[in-house]
Amino acid sequence: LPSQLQPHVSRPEDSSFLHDMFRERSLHSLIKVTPLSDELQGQSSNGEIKELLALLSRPHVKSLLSVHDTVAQQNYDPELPPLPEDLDDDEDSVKIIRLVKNKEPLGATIRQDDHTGAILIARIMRGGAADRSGLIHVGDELKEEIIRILAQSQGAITFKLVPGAKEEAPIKEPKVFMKALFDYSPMEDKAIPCKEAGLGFKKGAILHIVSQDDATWWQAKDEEEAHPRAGLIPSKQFQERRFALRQPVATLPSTFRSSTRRSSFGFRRSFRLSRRDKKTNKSMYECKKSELYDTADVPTYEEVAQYRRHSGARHRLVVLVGPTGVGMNALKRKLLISDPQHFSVTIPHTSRPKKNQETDGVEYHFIAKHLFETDIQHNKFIEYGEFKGNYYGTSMDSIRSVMAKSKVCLIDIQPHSIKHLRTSEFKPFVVFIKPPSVERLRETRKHAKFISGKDDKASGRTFTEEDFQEMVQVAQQMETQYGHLFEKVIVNDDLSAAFSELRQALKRIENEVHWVPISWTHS
Ligand SMILES: Nc1ncnc2c1ncn2[C@@H]1O[C@H](COP(=O)(O)OP(=O)(O)OP(=O)(O)O)[C@@H](O)[C@H]1O
Repeated sequence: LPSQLQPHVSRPEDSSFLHDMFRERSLHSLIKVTPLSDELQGQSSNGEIKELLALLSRPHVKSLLSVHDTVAQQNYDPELPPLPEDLDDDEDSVKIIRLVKNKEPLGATIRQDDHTGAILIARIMRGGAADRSGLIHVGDELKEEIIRILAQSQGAITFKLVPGAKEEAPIKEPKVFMKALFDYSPMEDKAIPCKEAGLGFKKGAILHIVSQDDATWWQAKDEEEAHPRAGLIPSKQFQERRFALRQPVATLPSTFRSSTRRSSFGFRRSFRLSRRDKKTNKSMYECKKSELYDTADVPTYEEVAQYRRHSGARHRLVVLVGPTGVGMNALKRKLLISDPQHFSVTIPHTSRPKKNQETDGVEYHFIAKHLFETDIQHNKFIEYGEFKGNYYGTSMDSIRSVMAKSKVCLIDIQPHSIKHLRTSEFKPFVVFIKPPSVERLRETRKHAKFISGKDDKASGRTFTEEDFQEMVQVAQQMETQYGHLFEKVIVNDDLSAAFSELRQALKRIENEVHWVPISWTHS
């Protein structure tokens, strides 16, 4: 071979280099691999040669050799069809993109430029086909009537793009997680730029927000899906804005808790307060601030982070809410009996005189009326009310003192008070106790006493049909207005089943990783 190259190699050092190279043994072995097996065929009597032949004829060795040859010959470039003939040579930068497309959408939305009329890539869905290709960027202009072709075709598609002014820097996926506080269906959303690119979700879903670049449409993945792909969701600002423009939602009327008829027996569950003063028909409940629906709290998204309680750390406060008579006391009682060392309830305050058999700090904290009023002014109570001229209330400090004993504190409050407890100190786990259907209430509560407290046995009576209707209706209203604050909903149909569901849920939040508002994890 060197002699054959002689006419082309003039310098002696080139000639000696080639000579040395072609004498290299490794090169010889490489060249000889294939002819070797042909040579060996003739000498197959020798055992070692037979074994070598068998090895060389194995499919995977053959494949390896074939791959080697393909790579050596640089034979791996795909065969592209000829470039489109109408390519404008004057256009200095046109990208010819060839994508092999499967059933998955391209993962890009387009828009028309208001001035030029050009079709531009509006956004690239994170993790979608276009994003993974790394070839298409926001602002790129589509040069052909490609949209229809893209939507309809599968397999290899070739099209032209004029690159946008600036190429996007590679983006790191932000680790932002939001809990959805409303149900969303892109198919019913008239504003979404592309329904197919939308991501539907239910209240309570945990969404991984992968892009907030666009002020109106975020991109998110549903963390609970097996193969989450980014989809468009309305941004927090946008959702709040359009929510504000809508008709105000039906809010719970301040009279929802009882009728005047109810007032004669409507004793408060936790501290046996009348829900409504029968003379003034005024609600017996006050909370620290206005109980009117706070329009600033438009339920959109809440940023969350994963949280696990360290052993020895304080327990989350367990808050039960629900319509009167649904069974919150019954459930609390069952929890207390099931593990009195673990669960506890608060001791209410009252300004009424202590009875003989009572002990201060056991049934109630007995305090003077003027001191009670001072405490009200200092926002010491999560809820308080007046009954027969005496105050009754649950103080924040009474919750703190239970939590400080490393016990799980159980309270039941009106839903409008929840927001005052939503702090990193209390980390409330809000459970909505929901009544079953009226039919099931009729069956299960046949012999139940509506008012079941020990203080007011005399006022105990069985449920009426009207009580059931109201319980279901109030529950519906509570869910509509405050549903975004409920972390768990338990239907109290069969009491033991509801109890074990509650017990399970409490075990989970005590021991397992779960999502809480991100601000609760910073302290
Ligand atoms: N699943 C159930 N099946 C049958 N009876 C039930 C069930 N749950 C609760 N009850 C009964 O219903 C009555 C009212 O329950 P409970 O006192 O626990 O209600 P509550 O939600 O605490 O109401 P309130 O706010 O008026 O105190 C009680 O007699 C209780 O035993």
